[in-house]
Amino acid sequence: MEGLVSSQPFPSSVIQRRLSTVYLHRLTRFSSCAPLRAAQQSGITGGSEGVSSAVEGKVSEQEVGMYQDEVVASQGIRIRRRPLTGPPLHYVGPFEFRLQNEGNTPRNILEEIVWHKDKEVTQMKEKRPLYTLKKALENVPPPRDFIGALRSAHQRTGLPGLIAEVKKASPSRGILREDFDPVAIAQAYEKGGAACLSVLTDEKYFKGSFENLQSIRDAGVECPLLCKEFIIEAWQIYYGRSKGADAVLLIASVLPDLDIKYMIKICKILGMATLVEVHDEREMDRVLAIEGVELIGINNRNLETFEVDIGITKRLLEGERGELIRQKDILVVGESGLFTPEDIAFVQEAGVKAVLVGESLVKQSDPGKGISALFGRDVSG
Ligand SMILES: O=C(O)c1ccccc1NCC(=O)[C@H](O)[C@H](O)COP(=O)(O)O
Repeated sequence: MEGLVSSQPFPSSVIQRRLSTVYLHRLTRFSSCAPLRAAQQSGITGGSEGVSSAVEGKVSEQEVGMYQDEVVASQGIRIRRRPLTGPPLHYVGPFEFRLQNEGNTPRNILEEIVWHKDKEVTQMKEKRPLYTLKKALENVPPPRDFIGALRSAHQRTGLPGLIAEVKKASPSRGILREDFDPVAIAQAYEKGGAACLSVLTDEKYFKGSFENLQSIRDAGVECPLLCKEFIIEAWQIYYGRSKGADAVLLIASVLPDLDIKYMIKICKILGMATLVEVHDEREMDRVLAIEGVELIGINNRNLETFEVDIGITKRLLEGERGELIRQKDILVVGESGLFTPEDIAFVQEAGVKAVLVGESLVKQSDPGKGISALFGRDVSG
């Protein structure tokens, strides 16, 4: 039972054994850190170009001495990767009950999604081990230039380059569109002047799929595609690429710095772009300190509470942060809650050169025409 402690005193030899076990446990937990685990699984360990050697060189001594959870906490990450404890079992006659407690109950929707993703990815990996994905990549057309497409759309129109989202549903809004044809929506977005597309692949919470991603690519849509997924393991990046993704989303409130660094390296090896998403100053500062970040998304939606405030984009681009972003030539994407030409003008004034828009476009009877309404003019051609 929870909170029950034995009052039995331990002889010193037993205490010694228990301490060793704790120490081993610490090491095991640290080595279960996603980059190291995935590097082992993907076989890209060693060699001067190897990812693990790049990662190893960057792990600070301070981090090595910490629990993975401590590293995560030191970076202000509140989302736990998986439940802390298995729920305690209680039996009443033949029935088995599991009691909920703080450790095994998600604190918010983002944490619930991440816990579900952890189980889902474990099952998916069993069916498609990394070596089969790598083999499949040999037959996938090379990735398209996601960031280049956004920059050239911005130069061509003088407006932020558009990443239009193929989004059927969301936890905050429910079903956005009943007659959902992902390929027709993607084609309408492309015709309407979208520079890139974002395709939600999560099934349980967004009613998306990797099949949607692949069908859009196979239908001949030329816009580069963002795999809009909750990435927690490198395996998902390879899987997204095998389905035609040109870019992936990395969420700073979910991933520790070390995972972000490692995943950026994987993406570079695969020729893919990474959209690293932040929502507050602390996340922005963490991400600005990571080498190789070229594209940052500021999500105006708090993924823990669903609150949307487009003022977040302005706040995070003010002062020294905005200056550093310009110096580093990082392209910033304003994400979520954008509905009108005034909203677009507001985030452009704040400093974004691209926007990511879902709801306000996907709900239009012609999502392509919705783009002209959103920007206040025709941005196609
Ligand atoms: O949209 C949600 O309800 C949501 C909930 C939990 C995690 C992520 C969520 N959305 C992902 C996104 O940020 C948006 O799909 C994207 O930025 C487009 O937003 P919008 O234009 O407001 O549909």
